[in-house]
Amino acid sequence: MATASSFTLLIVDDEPDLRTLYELTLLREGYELDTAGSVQDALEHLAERSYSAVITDMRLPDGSGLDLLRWLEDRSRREKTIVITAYGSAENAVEALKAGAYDYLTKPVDLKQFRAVIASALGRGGGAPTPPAAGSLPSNGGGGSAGGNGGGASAGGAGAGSNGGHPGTGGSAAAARTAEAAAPSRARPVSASPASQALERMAGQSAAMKQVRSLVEKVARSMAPVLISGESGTGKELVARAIHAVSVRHAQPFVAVNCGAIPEQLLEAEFFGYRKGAFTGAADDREGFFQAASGGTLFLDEIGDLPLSMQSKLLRAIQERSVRPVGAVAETPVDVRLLSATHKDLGAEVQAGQFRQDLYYRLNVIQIRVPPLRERLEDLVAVSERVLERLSRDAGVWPPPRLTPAALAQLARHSFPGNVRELENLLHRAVALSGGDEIDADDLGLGELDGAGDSAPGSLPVSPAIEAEDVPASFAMAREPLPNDLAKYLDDVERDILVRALEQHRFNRTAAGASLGLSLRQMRYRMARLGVTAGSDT
Ligand SMILES: Nc1ncnc2c1ncn2[C@@H]1O[C@H](COP(=O)(O)OP(=O)(O)OP(=O)(O)O)[C@@H](O)[C@H]1O
Repeated sequence: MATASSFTLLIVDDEPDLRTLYELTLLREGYELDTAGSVQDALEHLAERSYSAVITDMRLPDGSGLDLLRWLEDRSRREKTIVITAYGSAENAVEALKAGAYDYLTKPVDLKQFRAVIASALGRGGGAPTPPAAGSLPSNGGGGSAGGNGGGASAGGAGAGSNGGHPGTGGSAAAARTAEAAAPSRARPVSASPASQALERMAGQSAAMKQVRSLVEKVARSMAPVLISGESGTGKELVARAIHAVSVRHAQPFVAVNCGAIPEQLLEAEFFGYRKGAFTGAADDREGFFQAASGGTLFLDEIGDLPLSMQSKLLRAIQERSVRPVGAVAETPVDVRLLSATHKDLGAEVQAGQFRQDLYYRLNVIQIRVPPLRERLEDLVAVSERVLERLSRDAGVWPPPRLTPAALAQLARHSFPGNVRELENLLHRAVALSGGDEIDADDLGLGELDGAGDSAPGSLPVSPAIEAEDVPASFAMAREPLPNDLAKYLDDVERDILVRALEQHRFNRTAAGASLGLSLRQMRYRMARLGVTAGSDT
């Protein structure tokens, strides 16, 4: 196991007093270090040897910390870089992150935070030191590929957003954290690291997908917030999970939150936690998403659905790197990497006054756009195969069925408004209907769907699979005895209606909700409450 002395750091600051302060702080932690007072001085050290991390002031007498960053980037060096910026210079911090810095600190530097950020950069965050990942090898180690294949632990997962429960009713973020279902494929080698497995999960060899994967590897090396944009069902969460799995934080929790599924009045308590007695029903202290993701990654899905009141609280948490649980007097520091996703045009939301510009600026340091499936139809075969493998594995059946050429041609003609999630649902149904080694065009049930046109909400037939399953018998009989549990009965009715509407609209939640007179937000909340999933992933 790597100890602090296995890591060598380079400190770059022109103020001798600050240099000494940083030096003493880090020597006490057990690190080995060199110091430099200028860009030139630092470059001489860097030319001579490699370091685990470089901690540099932004403003130096003969240049800037960015010069060092660019020098390291140009040479594909693996040093993690932490830049120290003047207080209030958010632009500098963002510029540093874009240039490849792992993280930044603002002056005056809080020494506790200073130690924590360095530990995090070296993959030693979250208390117990962990063996260094390839991107943060001790300085004398061999040259691992950047952001490459980290150690063996697999990322934790969380269904926090799909929970949406009241804080007092046990919807705890911590309790919602679950081990990721990492069932190894029986056909494929199981020796691949969690990082490469996570990258492989994003099937497709189109130029667009290759670029997404290469961006994932690149951004995984830093703490820079990433905004993942793309239509519903394109694979945004898959991208977020891959960034986490490739990062030095991979052994710490990954907490996914669906911002659109949480009622507005519960947002603060869900995000920041609360103290016992903070409100009626708060029987115990409870941690929020930020605390649950401590040391790891917090993925804010559908960030565009966050109401303005919560946006300002989130911005404050990001700026201060600390949160105040509801009912608490003091703030608690948090070490969380933020990833967010949206299917909306957030820039337009900013223009329309629906999204805070300053928060947009903070979250959108790096953007990854996941293209819709119709823009990368060359990926159709690979994605379908990957999905069929997963479905077969889940069902304990091997080998997975193959798509006939006619079925593939049928799929290629479809526009997939619901993207990969829609493809998954189609294939799920087709596997059930075909029951054999092959899926033919007829099994896809696309003929009548495409014949009806993609944009004809309400005109699509209900699939036989849904008609046959899950419909409470009570609905069919008008003279059914009165229910003895009205709430449950009504929930069953509502669940059935939601499922049917979703099915009719090919799992497009917006269209299904609209057909029932519900907004997307209401639809999501109801789906979360009743445990209705819009696909096989949630
Ligand atoms: N390239 C891909 N290869 C294989 N499976 C994929 C790919 N992209 C997405 N999927 C699968 O499609 C489903 C939808 O993906 P995901 O949940 O990541 O989409 P999303 O964009 O986050 O959706 P939403 O906007 O509705 O939250 C998941 O089951 C995911 O595993």
